[in-house]
Amino acid sequence: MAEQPTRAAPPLVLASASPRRLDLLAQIGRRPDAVDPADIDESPLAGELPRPHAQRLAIAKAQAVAERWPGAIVLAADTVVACGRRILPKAEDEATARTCLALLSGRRHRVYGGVCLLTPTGKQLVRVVETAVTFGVLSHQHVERYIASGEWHGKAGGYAIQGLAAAYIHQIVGSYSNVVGLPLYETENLLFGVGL
Ligand SMILES: Cc1cn([C@H]2C[C@H](O)[C@@H](COP(=O)(O)OP(=O)(O)OP(=O)(O)O)O2)c(=O)[nH]c1=O
Repeated sequence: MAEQPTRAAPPLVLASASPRRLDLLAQIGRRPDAVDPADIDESPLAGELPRPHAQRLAIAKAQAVAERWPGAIVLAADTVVACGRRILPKAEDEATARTCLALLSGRRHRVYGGVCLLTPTGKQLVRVVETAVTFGVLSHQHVERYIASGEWHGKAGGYAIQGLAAAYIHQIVGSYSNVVGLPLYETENLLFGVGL
């Protein structure tokens, strides 16, 4: 019997500017063929809740990049830190980071990770993963030390669990990688599901 020609899998494009997402993919042995960040407006819509916000942005990032890569599989994600219904901002300055830390201190909050995979045939696969994170009460010294570290910069909710902030986190329930930026179990399932 004639051998079937093996068809090459479509290239995988990671639609992200986050070095964390690239590192997380590498951790599970996945190397995208290209990295092409999406440049979209990430502000929440009026009254938008955290979970639909994470889902909408993951889809929007994937769609924006897919337009530039016909024939590729595009992976995008979005991480949203939420205190109840309130979406915390990405901390770009000290004042914002301080506000976030004050809100998180001694409380449980949720991290929603939206993941979207778009295939060349137009299939859109989406997951939103939820992780509960509880901070201990932050002393004035801890807040000052953390602000001085600069680790909050560019992070949703003003902290990064993969760094110093781990010392202040009392409990996490759910996916750790989701908090860092990409839920690896769900991402692997999506990639495997489309034949990668
Ligand atoms: C809560 C938390 C967030 N983060 C980071 C992950 C994301 O980079 C960032 C959330 O912002 P995102 O908008 O999800 O991602 P991004 O703008 O950095 O990258 P892109 O949109 O191009 O993919 O916060 C951590 O690194 N550790 C944490 O513990």
